[in-house]
Amino acid sequence: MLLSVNIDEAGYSPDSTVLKNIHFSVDSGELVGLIGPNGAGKSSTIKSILGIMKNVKGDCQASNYAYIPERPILYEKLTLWEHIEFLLTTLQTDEKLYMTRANELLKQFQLSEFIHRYPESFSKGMQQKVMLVLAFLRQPDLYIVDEPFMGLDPRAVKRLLQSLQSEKERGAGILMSTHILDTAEKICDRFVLISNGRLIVQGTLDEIRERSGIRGGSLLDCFDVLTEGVSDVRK
Ligand SMILES: Nc1ncnc2c1ncn2[C@@H]1O[C@H](COP(=O)(O)OP(=O)(O)OP(=O)(O)O)[C@@H](O)[C@H]1O
Repeated sequence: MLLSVNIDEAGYSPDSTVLKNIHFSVDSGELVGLIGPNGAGKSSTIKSILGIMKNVKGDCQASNYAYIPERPILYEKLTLWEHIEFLLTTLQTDEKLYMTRANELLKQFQLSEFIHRYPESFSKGMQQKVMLVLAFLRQPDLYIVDEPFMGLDPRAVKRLLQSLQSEKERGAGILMSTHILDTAEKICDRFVLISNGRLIVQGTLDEIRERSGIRGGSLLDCFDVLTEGVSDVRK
């Protein structure tokens, strides 16, 4: 198991709960979609996994991971290529192979011509692509990806989906939060549905359809049925 999430309760302060009883795992070679409407608790779940949520009752175990945040985080004073060189200094890897892979990824994500520029001056989509390139270069056991589709053009989305697929085939596990349900439905092996800070259901699309009683329904249809009347954990 690459990720084991056991959150009994979590909140931004000791007296406010935003998550309750969130328990799930991610195995090698699987892409798990963390799904839920705005404010459901997806980012809070990810923060709990990353250890940056202060008030967590429970325990999350993650193997060597790359985190791709919703908003790109880049170094102001480094060019794109310097980001790549800097990452290399933190890894024990074959430099030649690494540089070859870096150039391939930069080409795939249409960034080759910008390597000597500062990502700070890039568009949001380009910055997001830099984050993806840096994560895929590392080839970690686990990817934790927060809302990756925002701001990406269709070609970049396609490249992202291809890269996720090949990383899965390599044996990586992926936890991906999104509310782009039609894409999630196509690519995720399993889903964890969160609403109002609670885990509503988890399983494959077929299992979720069965639980919601909508045969052949879309993830959105199932989600609507399953989240109806769920009380809020916040107090
Ligand atoms: N920094 C914070 N301080 C206090 N409360 C927060 C903070 N960030 C989020 N919350 C609250 O935690 C709850 C869950 O929010 P969270 O950001 O985890 O939702 P989300 O599912 O990621 O939503 P979205 O899809 O809009 O990104 C919300 O009630 C939100 O108001």
